[in-house]
Amino acid sequence: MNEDVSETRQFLTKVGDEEFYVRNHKVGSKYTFFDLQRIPTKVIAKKMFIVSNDTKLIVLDSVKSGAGRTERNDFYKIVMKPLLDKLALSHDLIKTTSHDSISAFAKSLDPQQSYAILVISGDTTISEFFNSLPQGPPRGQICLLPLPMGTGNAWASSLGLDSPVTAFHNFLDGRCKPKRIPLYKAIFPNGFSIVFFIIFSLGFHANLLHACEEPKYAKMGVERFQVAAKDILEKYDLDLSITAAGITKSYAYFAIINTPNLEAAYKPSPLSNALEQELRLLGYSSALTGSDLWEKIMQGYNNKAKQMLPTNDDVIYKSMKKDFEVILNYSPENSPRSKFEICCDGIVHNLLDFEPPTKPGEFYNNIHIQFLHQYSCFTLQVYST
Ligand SMILES: Nc1ncnc2c1ncn2[C@@H]1O[C@H](COP(=O)(O)OP(=O)(O)OP(=O)(O)O)[C@@H](O)[C@H]1O
Repeated sequence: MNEDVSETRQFLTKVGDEEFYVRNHKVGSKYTFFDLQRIPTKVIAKKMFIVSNDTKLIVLDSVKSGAGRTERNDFYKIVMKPLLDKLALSHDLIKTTSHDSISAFAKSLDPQQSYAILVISGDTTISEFFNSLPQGPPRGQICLLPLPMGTGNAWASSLGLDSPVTAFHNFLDGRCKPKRIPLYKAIFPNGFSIVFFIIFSLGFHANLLHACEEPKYAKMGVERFQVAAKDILEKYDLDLSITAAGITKSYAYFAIINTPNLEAAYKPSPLSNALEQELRLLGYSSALTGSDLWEKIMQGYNNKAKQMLPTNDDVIYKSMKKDFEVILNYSPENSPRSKFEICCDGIVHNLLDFEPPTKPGEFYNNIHIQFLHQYSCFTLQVYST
């Protein structure tokens, strides 16, 4: 399958007597180059900023996100640094050097300090950041701006940020306001917990993400999702009896979603709003045939914003606004390990790894989903228009 190739030129901002445009080239969701263009103008622009003097400005570049950084697609060096310097906006640049860099950075933040953090990354980086923040009574504030340079970029696209240029443009033109970030926690039987902000899933979606990590699929291009999906529909046990928020059903696809989009063009939960503390259960019944299930899943590419999904016995689409339990009505004795696979914001886990020490035949089947009204020693916000 060929990936879309596109080249665009976007207005970035006006500073002083110059207008700035960014030309970029993309293959699929990955940027191959940026080029900053300056055009002299007679109208002198004034700038208004939303970063106050007592807020520390940081650019965090997760350099392995998306296609990874090269000389030609280094968004910070090519686009951000010249503008931040011209505006005399002093800032620190943090570039990741290892898989632990994001976590170490989050842990190093001073709870007394307020930060504006411009994050060049995809979703996993932001998930790692949230999950590593220091805990305690809230004091400082963190306001994030996601500059989408990852693969999926579910969060940024759900916030209306279709490119890093759009996000930086909104920021430079003072068009953003800090808004509270809705966060949720999945608490497992052994007490281990994961904070999530996009999706928690079991069944087909979790199986697909897990399968795509296998070497035989990982080495394929974007077609790996199609090939792996076909294998899962044909070979996996997709009959998961789950009780969630009081409803018991047998699901092939079970997802609890906070954002409308999971990719820029894929909107499986059109009624979700990334800025509202509300989860939606999107479930497709195991009674559907493989082709009907696939059609429902692919419908996410055609859904329109704020559209209600048609529901019936085979399609559940339900809003949830308070804590609830997810209970698996099957046990490891009579079910394959794949029925316990869980995806939290694109990262795959297995419920069987989160069991407390058990006696033979004993199984804890309960996951508590908590709405977080306060999390970490920071007030967490996102710059949004
Ligand atoms: N220098 C590095 N060395 C090793 N790992 C890195 C480095 N920099 C970043 N990473 C890791 O790479 C991953 C990048 O994930 P990120 O979500 O930002 O991009 P993505 O996976 O392409 O996008 P998405 O999650 O939106 O599909 C994170 O796990 C991050 O910790």
